[in-house]
Amino acid sequence: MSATLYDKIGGKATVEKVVEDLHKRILADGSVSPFFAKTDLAKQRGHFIAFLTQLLEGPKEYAGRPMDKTHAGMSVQPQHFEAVTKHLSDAMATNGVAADDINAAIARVSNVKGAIVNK
Ligand code: HEM
Repeated sequence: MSATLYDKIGGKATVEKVVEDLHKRILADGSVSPFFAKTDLAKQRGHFIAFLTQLLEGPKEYAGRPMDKTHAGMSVQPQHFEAVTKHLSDAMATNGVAADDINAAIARVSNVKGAIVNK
């Protein structure tokens, strides 16, 4: 059996660092930070980590809300989605994830775009 993307990038330790880095980047970006004004990102961190873990074929432990319900009423536009995706990509690169693995991860994230944008 071949290694999952989750294993390849370094599993839990890497995903935790990536999500922490991602949240810093989101808060530093005025084009997306206002969306998170009422969000306790420290509380959301576990959900983000679990969701990303599952997307990368790690353990299935995500117990948060479905993506369309989570982002309902936010009117997230494609450019916001692209900005967050770019931050995720940069956070992965900063934490030593190889370019091929980043591309594969972003492709998976792009699969949930329809459930997040324009809700
Ligand atoms: C790039 C792909 C994205 C993924 C994989 C993603 C995933 C998630 C997850 C897993 C949660 C936690 C759900 C829960 O608490 O049950 C969440 C919450 C949230 N997301 Fe996203 N998201 C994405 C893009 C975006 C974008 C582009 C925005 C807005 C610019 C956004 C705004 C939010 C906000 C504001 C919350 C917190 C909601 C709350 O406080 O209740 N997300 N997202």
